[in-house]
Amino acid sequence: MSSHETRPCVPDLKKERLKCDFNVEELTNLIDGGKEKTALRRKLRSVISSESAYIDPIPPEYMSHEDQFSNELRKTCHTAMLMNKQNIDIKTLQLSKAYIGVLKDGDPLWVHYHVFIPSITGQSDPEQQKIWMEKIRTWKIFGTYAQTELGHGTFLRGLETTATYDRETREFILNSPTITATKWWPGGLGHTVNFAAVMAQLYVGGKCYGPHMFMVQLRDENTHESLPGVTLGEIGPRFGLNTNGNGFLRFDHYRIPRRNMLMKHAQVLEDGTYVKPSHSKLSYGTMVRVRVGIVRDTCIQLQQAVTIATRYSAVRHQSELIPGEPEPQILDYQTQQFKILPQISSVFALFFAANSVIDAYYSVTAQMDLGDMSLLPELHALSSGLKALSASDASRGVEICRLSCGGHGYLASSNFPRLYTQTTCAITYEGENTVLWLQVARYIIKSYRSAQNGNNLKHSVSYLSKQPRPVRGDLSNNGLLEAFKAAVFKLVSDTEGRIQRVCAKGQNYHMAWNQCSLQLLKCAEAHTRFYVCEQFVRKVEMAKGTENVKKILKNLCRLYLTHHVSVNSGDFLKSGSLSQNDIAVLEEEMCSLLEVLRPQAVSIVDAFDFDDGQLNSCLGCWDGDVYQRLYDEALKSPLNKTDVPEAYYKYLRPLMQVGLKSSL
Ligand SMILES: CCCCCCCCCC/C=C\C/C=C/C(=O)SCCNC(=O)CCNC(=O)[C@H](O)C(C)(C)COP(=O)(O)OP(=O)(O)OC[C@H]1O[C@@H](n2cnc3c(N)ncnc32)[C@H](O)[C@@H]1OP(=O)(O)O
Ligand SMILES: Cc1cc2nc3c(=O)[nH]c(=O)nc-3n(C[C@H](O)[C@H](O)[C@H](O)COP(=O)(O)OP(=O)(O)OC[C@H]3O[C@@H](n4cnc5c(N)ncnc54)[C@H](O)[C@@H]3O)c2cc1C
Repeated sequence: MSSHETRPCVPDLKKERLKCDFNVEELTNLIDGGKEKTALRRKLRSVISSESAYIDPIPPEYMSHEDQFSNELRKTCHTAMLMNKQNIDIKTLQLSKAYIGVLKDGDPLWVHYHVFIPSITGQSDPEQQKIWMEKIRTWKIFGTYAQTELGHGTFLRGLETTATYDRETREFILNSPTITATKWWPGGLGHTVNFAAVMAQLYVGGKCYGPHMFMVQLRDENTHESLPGVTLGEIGPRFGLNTNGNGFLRFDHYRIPRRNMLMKHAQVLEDGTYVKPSHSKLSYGTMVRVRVGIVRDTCIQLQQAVTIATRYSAVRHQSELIPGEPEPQILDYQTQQFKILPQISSVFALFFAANSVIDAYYSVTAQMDLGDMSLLPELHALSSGLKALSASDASRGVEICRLSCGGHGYLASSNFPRLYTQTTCAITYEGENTVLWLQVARYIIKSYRSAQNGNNLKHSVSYLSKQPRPVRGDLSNNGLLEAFKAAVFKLVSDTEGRIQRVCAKGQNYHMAWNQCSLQLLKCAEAHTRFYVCEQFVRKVEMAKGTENVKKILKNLCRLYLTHHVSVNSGDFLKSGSLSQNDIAVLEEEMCSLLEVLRPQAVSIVDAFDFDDGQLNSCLGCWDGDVYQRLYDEALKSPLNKTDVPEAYYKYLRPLMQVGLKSSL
């Protein structure tokens, strides 16, 4: 039972928490990765929540663009100082959930910590790392990852910024030859960072060697002024994440030393000799790493959204379920359960998938460090697919949670707008989802063809080696996984067949690929969904702990499987892996799972263990005192400072005084 039960809350939530039939703390430990990690997270959280520096002077929504940025920069710099004082590694803080809620709408140093530093550690040689990491550690260098340009984000071979080697001076000359070559979007680039890892087309002796990374100083280390030959600025308000400091950058024949090219994988020697990397895509390594991290980040954002939606649904009463009886909690409506509970199951699916792709990342990169690149395509496909799936599932999930809260979900004080803009931008950054799905499809089709040519497939695509034959009527977890394999196999073989037919009609392969790309997207998503389902099933089978926690996990896993079979029932029927009757049985099971899980819903989200400051939502507070909080929050609006606003005297009163002249 939950130790939280004793804290005061409204009767509805008290009643929900008393229904809890599992150990909430045990589930919290599982999500944190162990008891010790829970303890560390809470310790970090207590350090954070006792800091008055993190209190916003007024709600940031009411601040100007400039003040919002300055307020968040203040907080992120305070964090660096605080962690230094407390002797805590800032990465430990940021990777635990403890830091959630401190920065409200973006962090001007997020890209520094999570993209720039990994670029330096992953792309530069030991000597370069030693020099730069020391300066990073002592706060002399703050950097960003400057890759995207006005003209190109996706197609990296199309980047226009050039880095031309000058053998005489042993320097690279960076240049932005066109308006579309302007770097555009990098986080913190606007006015925060003084360095950047810049992706530019490498030219040596008139030959282009493609995109490579360069360490470039942009601002003076003392005055912070942009250096001659460098033009910098901020790109203006965005859909969300308005305090990330996204910026633009132009170079005018700007010179940097030869050793500022990141040389772990490729090098340009003093005499201009180009030493190529052991794999042509190694310079894209940072993106692979960040995509892996996004799976975990989006999972945590979805945890926040479901916590808010579930608690609110337990407190909110509306309409009549049985005529004449008191209004029920909206969580009692099956339709409401169908909005929220599958999102809770998604949290766990993404959680297990994130763990497995993080493990895969470390084992493949360790192998790559020993010179074995054979698993890079698998890692690229896996990280691309999971980034795309997690970002779109979480973003859709947050929106469903918002809708489940009716009108109040539309208020900024629900925190849904920010959660939504945070998740939806993950669909775009680090590789736009459609583009990443097509990368996954490329890997699947290539693998399928290889199998057709008699080769054995390994890892995530091994099931494409030969036609899977699921046992009809076996609706166990393993039976459903077999059905999934058969359904994806059919999608892949049909799509590959269609590409061949289009080619046979005289179309070239690339055009045929484009004509089949809707189906290819479906293959990629189905393959990745199967991977997530398989991980969910296997991790739940292996889970240790008390029976009641295992029961919760099993039920959530089963809900996830039945829900995704139901959503994609057409694919299962077409492949013949499930019958209409099977689907009907599974959909009925899904409905009963909603009923089974409903009494535990509040306790499951309690196990995510966010405090009120982190959720930052009037609807999601622990005590459920929703209406008072909504009212108090509304009173903070600057418009409420006066009964009659200035705008009345300026606009409305003159209009009312004139009156309507005609009766048009
Ligand atoms: C409350 C507030 C809290 C704070 C929160 C703050 C949140 C802050 C959020 C800020 C966040 C974000 C930072 C974002 C950063 C960025 O977005 S950085 C920019 C990212 N850009 C991209 O991801 C670009 C996407 N494009 C690409 O990756 C590639 O160009 C693409 C894969 C599309 C194609 O590349 P090409 O060079 O054209 O390659 P292609 O010819 O198609 O393929 C050749 C071959 O190579 C394989 N390949 C491609 N990429 C990789 C790779 N990374 N690793 C391994 N292999 C790769 C490809 O599959 C082909 O293989 P094949 O065997 O020939 O089929
Ligand atoms: C909040 C945020 C933060 C960012 N931070 C950074 C950063 O720190 N550093 C950085 O360098 N960049 C950053 N970016 C840029 C980001 O990486 C790019 O916006 C992203 O990679 C998409 O590229 P694009 O904008 O060129 O979109 P486009 O590629 O122009 O996409 C537009 C449309 O075209 C479609 N499309 C494009 N190519 C294909 C194709 N081959 N097949 C089918 N459809 C296609 C896409 O699916 C999409 O629908 C950030 C972006 C955002 C929104």
